[in-house]
Amino acid sequence: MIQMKNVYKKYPNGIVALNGLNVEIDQGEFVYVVGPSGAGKSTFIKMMYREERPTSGQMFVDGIDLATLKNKKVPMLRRQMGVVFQDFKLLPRLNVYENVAFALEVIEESPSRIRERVLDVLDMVGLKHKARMFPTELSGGEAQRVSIARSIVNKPKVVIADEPTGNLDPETAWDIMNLFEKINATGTTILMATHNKEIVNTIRHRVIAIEGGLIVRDVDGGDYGYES
Ligand SMILES: Nc1ncnc2c1ncn2[C@@H]1O[C@H](COP(=O)(O)OP(=O)(O)OP(=O)(O)O)[C@@H](O)[C@H]1O
Repeated sequence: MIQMKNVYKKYPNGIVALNGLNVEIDQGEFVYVVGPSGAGKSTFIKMMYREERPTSGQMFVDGIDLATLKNKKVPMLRRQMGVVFQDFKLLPRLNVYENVAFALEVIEESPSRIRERVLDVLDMVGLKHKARMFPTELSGGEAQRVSIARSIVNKPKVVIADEPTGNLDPETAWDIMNLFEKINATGTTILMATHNKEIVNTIRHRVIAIEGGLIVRDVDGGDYGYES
């Protein structure tokens, strides 16, 4: 599903964020990306949805060559993956329903199909009854549920999440993790950068640890491996 070969990333300011990364992730895997602050986790995640581009090296997501993908094809790539952020990134002027529907409207689905699918995913995340509320009226956990609903509405093969529980209280974070588990159980690949030691050590999955732009550990069912 995801392959990286010798991926090297140097930002324009000279910082080398990834220093020759090699990794292979299969369809259906659930992978945590851990490591100290500044290690390169966000850069690694951003490569996946082509927010950043490798300076050198090769990478493929679902057979698409991201290193050479033309900018005009990036929207097509992003339609095939779901992305979830720490700060939700909901559109403030759209209500819950519209935030989720937006992802389908841009690919010109029919109105009845959009309605059915949006209500389905809102039901899955437990927010069908809040479809008409606006982002400012939601709790952090609810806002993250909406952003997860939006990420899966296109039925992507992979969902990429950068610190999705970072802004949530511990109890809400567990609820959000249960949702990711549910999504993974349908065969969707999940790639999640996180600092949440308790979650990684409890809900066991493959753990990739990045330090200094390199993978220093890659263990199935591994633990968090850092103090916090
Ligand atoms: N847009 C950018 N321009 C220049 N340097 C950057 C940029 N983004 C990140 N960096 C640098 O690249 C390195 C890796 O940053 P990255 O955000 O990938 O780390 P991280 O592991 O996600 O950290 P954190 O856990 O604190 O979010 C850091 O030294 C950072 O300062």
